[in-house]
Amino acid sequence: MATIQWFPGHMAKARREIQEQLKLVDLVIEICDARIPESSRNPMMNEIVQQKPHLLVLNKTDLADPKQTKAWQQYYEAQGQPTIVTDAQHQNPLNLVQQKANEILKEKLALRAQRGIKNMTIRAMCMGVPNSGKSTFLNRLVGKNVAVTGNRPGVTKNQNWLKTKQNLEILDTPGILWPKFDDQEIGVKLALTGAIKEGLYHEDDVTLFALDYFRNYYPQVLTEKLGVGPKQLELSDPDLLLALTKKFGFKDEYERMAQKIIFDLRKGSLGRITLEQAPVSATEA
Ligand SMILES: Nc1nc2c(ncn2[C@@H]2O[C@H](COP(=O)(O)OP(=O)(O)OP(=O)(O)O)[C@@H](O)[C@H]2O)c(=O)[nH]1
Repeated sequence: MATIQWFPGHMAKARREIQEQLKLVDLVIEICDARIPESSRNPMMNEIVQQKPHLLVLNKTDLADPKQTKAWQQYYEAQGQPTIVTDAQHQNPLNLVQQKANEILKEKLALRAQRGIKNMTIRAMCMGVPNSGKSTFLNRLVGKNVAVTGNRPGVTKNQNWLKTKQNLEILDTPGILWPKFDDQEIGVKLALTGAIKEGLYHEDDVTLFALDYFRNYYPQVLTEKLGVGPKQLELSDPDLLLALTKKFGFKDEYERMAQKIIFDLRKGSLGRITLEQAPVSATEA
């Protein structure tokens, strides 16, 4: 996981580098975390990508709520943003990407064919915020582990094309973009999913957010996974954390209980949870 600190100079440099890379590709593949689709997208994505065809990937769907993943996909598609869903840890998304890329680039490919150009190779680059799964996704597409360095500030790179088994070639350096860290709640969600380095956030604050979120959207996590009884459900979030601390044998060391909840949430043992709900219009569709 990246440990970059994003300063204005770094952001400007990343943006410049990505804009250079964009000139080389037909398609941008933006990877985000399906558990926090909005919070794991760069705020200036559309501005950075501009007119370049753009495929959005909701990754890590094995950890996300399937209903929400579907609703988010519908929401983005309805906005005209081609979107696929995948779990690059366990699946190879190559066919899905190729199919969608062919659709997105239909006119460009038809034009090439008209001009008698035989080469139908689509050149693409991956980009996304840290921890969204860019390296995992890229390695899956190319079917091997390539050393991915990313365009971290200060790292010089040569452009190399990685071949896939389809008509798709991928730039070997994914673009790393900064997340929307100016909003506190976004920071909390990024921390809960493991996108922020330990020590840079307060585990208890992050856990209190999670308890409140479970209460509102996934009460079964409290009742079934954490064994919270009806009386304890009436407690305030801090008191609930203390009650759970005792229940799990951590005495009054609530930090340990907080760490356990964060750890269990990240590895999926509290169930498949999406930490931001798709807009209602998408869920009703
Ligand atoms: N469960 C699950 N884990 C995933 C998936 N994709 C990636 N991961 C895990 O998420 C973490 C981050 O994945 P990376 O591929 O390193 O992400 P990245 O975007 O390249 O990260 P940076 O190098 O920080 O920019 C790793 O621990 C991966 O194993 C997925 O689809 N499902």
